[in-house]
Amino acid sequence: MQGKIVKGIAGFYYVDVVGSGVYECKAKGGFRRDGKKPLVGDNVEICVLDEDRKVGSMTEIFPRKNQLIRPAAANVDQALVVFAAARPKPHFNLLDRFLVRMEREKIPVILCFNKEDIVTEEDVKALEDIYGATGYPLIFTSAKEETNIEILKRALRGKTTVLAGPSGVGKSSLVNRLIPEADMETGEISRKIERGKHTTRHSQLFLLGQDSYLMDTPGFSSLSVLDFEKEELKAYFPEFARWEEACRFHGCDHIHEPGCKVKEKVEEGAISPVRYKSYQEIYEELRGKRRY
Ligand SMILES: Nc1nc2c(ncn2[C@@H]2O[C@H](COP(=O)(O)OP(=O)(O)OP(=O)(O)O)[C@@H](O)[C@H]2O)c(=O)[nH]1
Ligand SMILES: [Zn+2]
Repeated sequence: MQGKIVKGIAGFYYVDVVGSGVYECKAKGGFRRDGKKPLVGDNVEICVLDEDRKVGSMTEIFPRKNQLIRPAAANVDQALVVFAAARPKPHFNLLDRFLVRMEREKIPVILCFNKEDIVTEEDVKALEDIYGATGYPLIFTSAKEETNIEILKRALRGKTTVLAGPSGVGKSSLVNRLIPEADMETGEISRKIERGKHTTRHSQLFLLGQDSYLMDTPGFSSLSVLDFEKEELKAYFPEFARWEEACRFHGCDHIHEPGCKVKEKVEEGAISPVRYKSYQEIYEELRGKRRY
């Protein structure tokens, strides 16, 4: 049977087989020999050893579409980056750091601002002004009042999505809204895999519906140090990359160079000063990290 690894702990892998449930599996020795370590998100072949106890053995890992290093996961289609529109107020530097990491891993982003119920239309407009030019799909939700949950569900359908966002923005509340009540099996698996304080050390996939998974991971929820050459940074701000050709100097870093089109666009308001500020801050941080 074919399934997907939804969780791995201490040599055991939990493999979800659509229509049959979750099997606890060990990998057969053969894997280790070719150095292929099973990852959450892997599509695998299993043979069932005990149907009643839901125990199996993993015999093959199918080729991966992609592979994330931190957190370790395979076959991730997209990222859902969740921040609160307010309470806590969005920390733009942190948010932009998440976006940079996703760009770097080449993972398409959906940007979600939750707690839409406690902000004004002007607040929503202000966030749209900052992130509209990035091109990321923007969804404003309220887990509390169930606003735009259907739109979010549609955006996740048929995909494996990694969930990212700081504490307190409503990730758990959204996940609860996304799990279909009617689908007992789905609800059961999701409950078994319980999201919460003690589960934060391992990446795991929640089944949202047929072929739709949400990956909850500790690795994407905290402020992390970015470690790459500062010249790379500009490529990870999509709305900057668009103007790059128009800068006077080839390879312009959009910092102090004269004739910089990106800075001009910031002044005109086509690029948000909030985004540009994050860029400057991250750039400075990367500059400080000299490697010898
Ligand atoms: N007003 C409002 N409050 C919300 C909404 N969603 C969540 N909350 C509240 O925000 C607080 C945090 O929600 P959680 O769902 O626990 O947030 P989280 O992102 O999972 O937080 P961690 O588990 O710490 O990562 C709770 O008190 C929720 O009731 C919303 O859409 N509107
Ligand atoms: Zn420039």
